Order: sequence, then C-alpha cells, then structure tokens
Amino acid sequence: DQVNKQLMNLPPSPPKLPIIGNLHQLGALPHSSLGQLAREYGPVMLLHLGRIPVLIVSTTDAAKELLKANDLACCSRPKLASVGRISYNYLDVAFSPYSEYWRELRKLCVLEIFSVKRVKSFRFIREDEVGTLMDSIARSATSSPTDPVNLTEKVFALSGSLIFRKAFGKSFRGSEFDRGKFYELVHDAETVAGAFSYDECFPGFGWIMDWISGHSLRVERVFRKLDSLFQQVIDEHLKPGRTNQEEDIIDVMLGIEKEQTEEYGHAWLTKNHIKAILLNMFLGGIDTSAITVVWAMAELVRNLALMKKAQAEVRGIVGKEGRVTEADLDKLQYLKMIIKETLRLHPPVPMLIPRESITNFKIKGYDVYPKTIIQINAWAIARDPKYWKNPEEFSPDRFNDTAAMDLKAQNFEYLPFGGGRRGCPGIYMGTVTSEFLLANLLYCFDWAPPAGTEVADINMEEKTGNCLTLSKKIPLLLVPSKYLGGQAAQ
Ligand code: HEM
Repeated sequence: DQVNKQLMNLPPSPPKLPIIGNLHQLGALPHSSLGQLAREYGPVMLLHLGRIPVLIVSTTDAAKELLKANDLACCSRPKLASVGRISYNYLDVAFSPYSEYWRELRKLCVLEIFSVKRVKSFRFIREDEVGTLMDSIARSATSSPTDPVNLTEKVFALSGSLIFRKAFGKSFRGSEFDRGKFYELVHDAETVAGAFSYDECFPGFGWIMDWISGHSLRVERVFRKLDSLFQQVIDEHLKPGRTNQEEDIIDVMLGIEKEQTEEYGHAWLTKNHIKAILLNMFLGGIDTSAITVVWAMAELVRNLALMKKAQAEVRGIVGKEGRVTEADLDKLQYLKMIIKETLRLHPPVPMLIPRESITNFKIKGYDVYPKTIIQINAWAIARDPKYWKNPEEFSPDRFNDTAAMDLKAQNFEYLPFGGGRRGCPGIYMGTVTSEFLLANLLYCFDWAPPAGTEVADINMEEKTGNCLTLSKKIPLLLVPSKYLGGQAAQ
C-alpha cells in the first residue's frame, strides 16, 4: 500500500515525464538506450512505462542476485491482455503467470516436447529440410553464379518449415498451406505478444487509443486466424484412419490427452492447451534460431580468417561425404564456439521475456514491490567490459578459455536463454538447429559479398522486429559458390 511504498528504498529512476513516464527514453533499440541509461543510474533502475513500474537489471552481479537468490519472488509473467487472448487465457508455458498449473505444464513440456530424445527424433526432418535448402542454393549457384542469395529470407523460411513440420507433421512442400501467409501470421502474433496495449500503460483512458489505433481489432484478427489454423490441423490428426509416418508434436499431445482420459476419466490437457503450446513453439522457435544463423554468417563473411578456420574444421571432419549430418556436430568444436559467440554479441531475445514480481524482495539493497515488471538486459550484460575483453569484437576463441561457460546461465555474464525457473526450455532444439544449418552452409559453399561491394559494406545495424527479438536490420545478401571438394562421393 501507499504508506509502505513510501518507507521503501526504491531503486534509482531517471526523471520521467507526466503521463508517459519514461516511455520516451526507450527509443528504437531499447536494449541499447537502457544500457546507456544504466551507466548513469546503476545496475538496477526503476522506470515507468506510463503507469507500469518496470525494473531494469543491467549487470552480471544484479542478474545473479535476481536469478539465484530471488528467482521465486519474481518468476511470474505480467498478464497483458493481448497475450492473454492469443494464449487462450494464459494456458501456455511462456506467458502463463507462476502457479501450480504452470509448474505442471512446464514439467510436461520439458519431458515430452523439449527433451533431448524428442529433439533427436526430429533429426530426419532437419536433415531433409536443410538438404533441400542446400540443393536449391546449389542450383542457383550453378545457373547464375554471380547472383546473390537473400540468405535472411532463406534461413527464416527454413526455420519456419522446421517448426511447422515438427509441430504439424507436414511439410509446406506438397501441402495446401501457403508459406508466405504462415510467416505473416507468425509475425503478426509476435508483434501482438511483444507489445503493451495503451490500456495497460494508461489505465482509464488508454483503451480509447487502442480502439483508435486498431490494436484491439488486430489482436482479435490474429487470434481467430491462429485458432482456425490450429483447429484445422488438430481435426486432421483426429480423422479416423489417418496414417502418419512422422510422430509430430500434435500426435504427442493428443496421446497425452488420451492417456489422461483413460487414467482419470477426464484430461486436464485440452485442445486449447495444445493450441497454446503450439503458439509457444511458433513464437519461441522460429525467429530465434534463424536470427542466430544470419548474424553468424554476417560476422564470418566480415572476418575471413574465422570463416576459413570454421570451413577447414567442418570440411576436415566431413571429408567428401557431400553433406554434414547431425552425427558430425559433436566433433565441430569451433562451430559450437561460433554459435556461442554469436549468441553473446547478438542475443536474439536481448531483454529476455518480461517477468513480474510476486512478493516484495530486495536487490542491491533496494526494495522491489509485488507486481513490478522485471527486464534483464542480457544484451548489455554480455558486452560489459568488466567481464568481457574487447566486448564489441566477434571472437569465438574467447570460449576456448571459458569452456565451462555453458548456455544454461550458470554464469550470469552470459544469458542468451535467460535463466532460473523461466529459462528457455528450447535450448537444445534451438542450438542443434542453428549449429546444423550453419555447418551445412559453411561446408557446402564459399560465400562472398555481391559484386561491386566490399566485406566492409555489410551492414550490421540491429532492428527490434517486435518488442521481444533483435535481428539484423538489412537482409544478408551473399553470393555462394559450390565447394567442389565435397562432391566426390555424390
Ligand atoms: C537460439 C534459439 C533460442 C533462443 C536464443 C531463445 C531464447 C529464449 C529466452 C531469452 C527466453 C526467456 C527466458 C527468461 O525469461 O529467463 C526463452 C523462453 C522460452 N523459449 Fe526460447 N529460445 C530459443 C529457442 C527456443 C525454441 C526452439 C523453443 C521451442 C520450440 C523455445 C521455447 C521457449 C519457451 C516455451 C519459453 C518460455 C519459458 C517459460 O516461461 O517457462 N525457445 N527463450
């Protein structure tokens, strides 16, 4: 309450404007502007986005204090109305507030969807789809050797096809689904999921702005389209006599629903739960892996010596096999360091997913009260010169010296997948996908900037595609030429 709040030692706040609070200080790249502000106001700052209090955590020490000592006090998610709508009233894993229900669901998903065993069971999908992409790039390299390939477009399309097929058991190739429309829908859902509505920032009158700007209508339209897509595919799975060659995520979840019904007379996992989990796979799994591969390729083309080193590794291991297989990945230690370094310098989810505090807690001696939104600036933390030598430099070899630094946030200077109870459960799926695609791109082709441009011309500006992810602003165009050393066995 008000009196208690006055007695609290609140974190420092940059000066705010009436009504909008600190909204004007976010800019086009909030992770960067907030990193700048943190240098002035310290490792924890309290901002106000309109009326919403938001705690920004910007250093390794503070992130450790938050995720280790205070994880339980702040592992909920804010209930945003648009997210509520598209997640079937928070039936999903990523946006559901902390509760007994969320704990059960997360456990189920970790065991059944994100497990190493399940991810491995989709190996043939990755090998098939990546193989098709390599063939298509090879064809264009042969027919028009000087034409650049839009690698951003290809990599995003591939990542979308992979998740689509793992979830639905069907490929875009030969199906009635339109790839372009599917991406558009995923993109619209991401935009809806990543944005606060005016009503949340400005209680009392914000709804008028939502109405004028068309926000409410947009949310409803996206929800209806998603729901009808999910319903259509689930109905297909329920048709008697369906023959499925590939067990997909819908099969797995319908199986769990059936088991629960047989055992208890009813299932708590209903069709709406299944749809909400599918939504998480689309929003969590497509752009993140694609963004990583695009940044990795951009960095390597700009650093020829690193590119050559990576190609020597993968070509040395794979020899004349003609294609990298997933069995090769464990031997590709330098490739793994490249992915780690890419995730450090270009974390695809730079401020993680917003959390919300459940109870009072203290961080760095400051009080945080319940219902405060919490954002960890993983982007700023991974560029902190106190922990990283030459932090702005792309240098995969730095992970040689920190072999213990894994991706699971045991080290709080490196948080590309977040951490604590809400940390990303899709780490394995995400890294295998990125590593496997990158390995094939490096093995099968040599890459050069388009004719008339220099390596130094490759634009490295960032863009926040929606409020959650950070990608390369300008699509990456490169000219591939086929690696002939891999052809003998083909
Ligand atoms: C390179 C790939 C990926 C990156 C960088 C990434 C990053 C993240 C981050 C930063 C979070 C928020 C963690 C936090 O709040 O502490 C997260 C959460 C999540 N991610 Fe990922 N992710 C990736 C791949 C995937 C994949 C492939 C899937 C699923 C198919 C996935 C599903 C999820 C889900 C469901 C959550 C919410 C977890 C919860 O709230 O309990 N992610 N991810």
